[in-house]
Amino acid sequence: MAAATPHSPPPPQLSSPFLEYIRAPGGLDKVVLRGRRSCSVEIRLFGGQVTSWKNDHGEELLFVSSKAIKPPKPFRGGIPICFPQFGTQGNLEQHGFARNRLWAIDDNPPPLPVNPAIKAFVDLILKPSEDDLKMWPHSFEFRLRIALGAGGDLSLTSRIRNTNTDGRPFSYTFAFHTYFSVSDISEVRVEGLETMDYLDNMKGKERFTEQGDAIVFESEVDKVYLAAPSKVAIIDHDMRRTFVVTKEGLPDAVVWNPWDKKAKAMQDFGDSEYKHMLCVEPAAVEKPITLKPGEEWKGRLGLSAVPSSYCSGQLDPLKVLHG
Ligand SMILES: O=P(O)(O)OC[C@H]1O[C@@H](O)[C@H](O)[C@@H](O)[C@@H]1O
Repeated sequence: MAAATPHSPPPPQLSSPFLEYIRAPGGLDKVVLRGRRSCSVEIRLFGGQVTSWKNDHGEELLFVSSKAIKPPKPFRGGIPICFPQFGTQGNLEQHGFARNRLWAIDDNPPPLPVNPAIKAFVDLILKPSEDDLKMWPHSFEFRLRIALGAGGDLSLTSRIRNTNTDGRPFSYTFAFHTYFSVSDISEVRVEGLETMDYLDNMKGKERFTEQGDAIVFESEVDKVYLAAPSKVAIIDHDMRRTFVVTKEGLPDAVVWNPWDKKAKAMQDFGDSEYKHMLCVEPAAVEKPITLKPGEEWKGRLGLSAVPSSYCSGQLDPLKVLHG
């Protein structure tokens, strides 16, 4: 456990062998969840953002740019939270303000059904500041539980409640902007999104239908798959690893890789880093979610990394997608 000063003891929830609270200057305090062997998850309070997820060999599974910038800029990599706006779909800054705010530990969250096998979890909360309310005049409580399962699986459960006292509903779009670390983007394929309709952000959000084959990557991709299945697999041939992404309450799935030209134009991203990342982002984009005062919405992201013995078409996609 990191040393806490006598004036700032760690929140009670954090006194557990599975959790560590690490203080750092400049809004970089973080919580570390520890699982079996070398499994771990790191969460920065700035952005309520997962910035690391390691398997039991201590290998990093999420991509973080070597050029990621410190607060108050959003942090390039891990799992930024896009709320209350996805992308440029509204008047707010790109992807909303939640990824750019200091979240707090939620010491006393309302009950959430827990798997008793999960010992390592933390609850965070974000409420709007006076300035946020000027930009987006809605009062809300955004609770986020981040949990590391016994087998090294990572889950993020978001609960958003409308706490407006003026009787007004509000609507928002949302995404778990997950950056996966991959060996070589040209060797990666995504299964589960074939035949889906998508909006192409590179073509003015025009609607298309994906062809029947698994998705592979040869150039920039920025698509919002609509009503995507609850399970998507990212198969990394070189690493012989498959990420299984599950989602609840989040109808859409964004797939993004900036490729070489955009990579060069991004200040907080290395020129060649596009080769080693892929974003697959469970999201609610096409149809904003509307909450009346007192109503709560729940969305869940589940991630696991399983060894895959893919070699020249041997992998059975049904097994990956349906267990
Ligand atoms: O640079 P940002 O704001 O983190 O956004 C990165 C990308 O995020 C993706 O989710 C969007 O679909 C892209 O259009 C966007 O470029």
